[in-house]
Amino acid sequence: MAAIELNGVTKRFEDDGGVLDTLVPSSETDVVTAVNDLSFSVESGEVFGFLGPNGAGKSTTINMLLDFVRPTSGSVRVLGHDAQTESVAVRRRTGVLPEGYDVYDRLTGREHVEFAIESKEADDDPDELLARVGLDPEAAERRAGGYSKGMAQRLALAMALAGSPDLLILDEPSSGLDPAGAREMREIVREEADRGATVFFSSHVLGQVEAVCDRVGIMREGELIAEDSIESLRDRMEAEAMLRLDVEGDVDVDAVLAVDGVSSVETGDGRLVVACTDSAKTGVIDAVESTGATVADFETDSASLEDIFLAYTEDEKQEVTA
Ligand SMILES: Nc1ncnc2c1ncn2[C@@H]1O[C@H](COP(=O)(O)OP(=O)(O)OP(=O)(O)O)[C@@H](O)[C@H]1O
Repeated sequence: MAAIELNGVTKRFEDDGGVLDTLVPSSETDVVTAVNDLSFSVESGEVFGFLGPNGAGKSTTINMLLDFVRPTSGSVRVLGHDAQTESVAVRRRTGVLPEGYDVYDRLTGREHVEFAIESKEADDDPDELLARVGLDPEAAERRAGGYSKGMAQRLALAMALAGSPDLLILDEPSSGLDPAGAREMREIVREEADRGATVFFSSHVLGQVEAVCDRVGIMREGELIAEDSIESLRDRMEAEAMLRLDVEGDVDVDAVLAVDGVSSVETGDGRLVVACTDSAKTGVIDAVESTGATVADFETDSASLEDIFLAYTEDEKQEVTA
């Protein structure tokens, strides 16, 4: 069964510059299409990474899953329920870690978790949840107003885990976490997936996504431009690789960019970094040498999720000069 199902979802915001809608003739309002005819689904038990540059429409999509924002058109179903008409049922079975969660200054960490357990009508042991996210008993008894960013993030994760939700929506979960915290968070995501929960994971930290997600979706300008496992995306890019060359002499960058399979060239200090398909590597070296430069040395890396992300979200061919 699909845990999340979007069908032809569009969301337009009317930007009236802060003036009430009724006072502004419709011709003077700018319409922002945050999400455009979006359709995709996430299967039960999947860990799905939701990626995209700033303003791509990720938060708007997450807000529509939770009925904080209503689509202009299209349908959103979550855990088999209509996200609009059955939002209470959706929220009861969903744990959310919102981006930049604001703690209640006067409540202790423990009180936050107790509140989350009560609102889910669950019977978790608050101390167990706090220990699971690495908040020790002494910290849990302190008011959350004095928590560091990472502690507040751990607390928000404990609250999201209350009631063993069927769906976890994590928006930038590693924000504010130190490397150990980020690793613990990844372990929790895997444990949750192992017990059968679906995890919808939005992040800019591509290493985190690569480490935990079964599949990723990449948003750009309100549309899903890629949706697959990282392995398949890598294959579909014809195994885009980074080729680093040490060169002597002047390189004609345009000649390198013109090679079939080259998507970007970076130059500086006798180094040339070329993003290209595996099969284009020989052509790149030939192009460098055909213009009189010599390749002194070279090395290659296969595509990371970051390379894949950039290839999908940046404009076609580009030249970057350091
Ligand atoms: N309430 C709103 N009113 C007007 N425009 C909005 C509103 N919310 C979002 N937008 C616009 O919709 C577009 C998508 O925004 P959204 O916040 O969904 O992107 P995002 O992918 O979550 O970005 P980020 O990675 O920066 O959080 C942006 O152009 C944004 O300005």
